[in-house]
Amino acid sequence: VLLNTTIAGYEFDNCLMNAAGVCCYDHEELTMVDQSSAGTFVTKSATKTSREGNPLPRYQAVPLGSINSMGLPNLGLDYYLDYVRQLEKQTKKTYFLSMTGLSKEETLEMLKQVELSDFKGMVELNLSCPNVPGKPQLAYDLPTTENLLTEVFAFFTKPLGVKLPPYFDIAHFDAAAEVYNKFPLAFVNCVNSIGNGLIINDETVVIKPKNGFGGIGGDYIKPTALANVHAFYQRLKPSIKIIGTGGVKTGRDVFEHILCGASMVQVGTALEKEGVEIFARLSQELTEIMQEKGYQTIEDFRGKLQYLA
Ligand SMILES: O=C(O)c1[nH]c(=O)[nH]c(=O)c1Cl
Repeated sequence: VLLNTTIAGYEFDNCLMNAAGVCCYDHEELTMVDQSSAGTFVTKSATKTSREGNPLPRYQAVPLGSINSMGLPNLGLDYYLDYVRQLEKQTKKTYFLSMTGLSKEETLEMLKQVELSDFKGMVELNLSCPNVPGKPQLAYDLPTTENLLTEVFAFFTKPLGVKLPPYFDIAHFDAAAEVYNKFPLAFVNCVNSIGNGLIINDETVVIKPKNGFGGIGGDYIKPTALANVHAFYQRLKPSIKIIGTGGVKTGRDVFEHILCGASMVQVGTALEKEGVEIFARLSQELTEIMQEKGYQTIEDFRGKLQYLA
């Protein structure tokens, strides 16, 4: 049984990796993922310059998942770009660089910098951060998203995918897929946290920013994540691969994301709780499921979700 996968012609020896925002803030965390069983890593979404992010407490784990309103704390694009370029000199692995500008100009400026660099990995353009006060999740505004992607692909030639928020309406799946199908995207990553949830302890919110409103991850969001993975798998041209993110904590969850069409599966909340050894456990559990079912590679069952007649 092999757990390798391919996106935009780039091979990964394992179809598991971290989700942006988790275990990817600095060299230390990125090295932990890089040296784990994960096939690669994605960096914390970078802005042009480093950011403190929102006031603490801004993350809270709970039995069924997590809530966060981090507010894009990161060490700035140069930090992550320099680190990944240095790693690329030592290995042939393909890494993901996540980024999001707080304006169209900032996004284009960062992508121009990446385009001019000798970075050899993939960009995950985050169109779905729910936690910057005053900044809506871009991918819920399809005309603006289409405009941005048009300007991006006017000059950007390296592999680039987008991190999407969950959509909840079939009409939105249709309209969003119509936009994304217009562009040479390497992938879409479904889903980011479900924005602006609220978790209460006794009579009080559990995080400080935004009166306790934050992105929800974990068990709460797996059905939504699987639906988004499958909806875009059904609608997007085959050249745009799907990365599945949301609610993964067992090999069975990984199996389901792949069954829905995912070519790569990211782990967020469960990675935050368990640490990087989760990648070995998930790989083992997925391997056992595949052996049981007689699947040799993930292509034997990717996207093969059965419907009821
Ligand atoms: O608050 C954050 O930093 C954050 N939190 C999320 O749950 N998703 C994101 O894309 C981002 Cl950028």
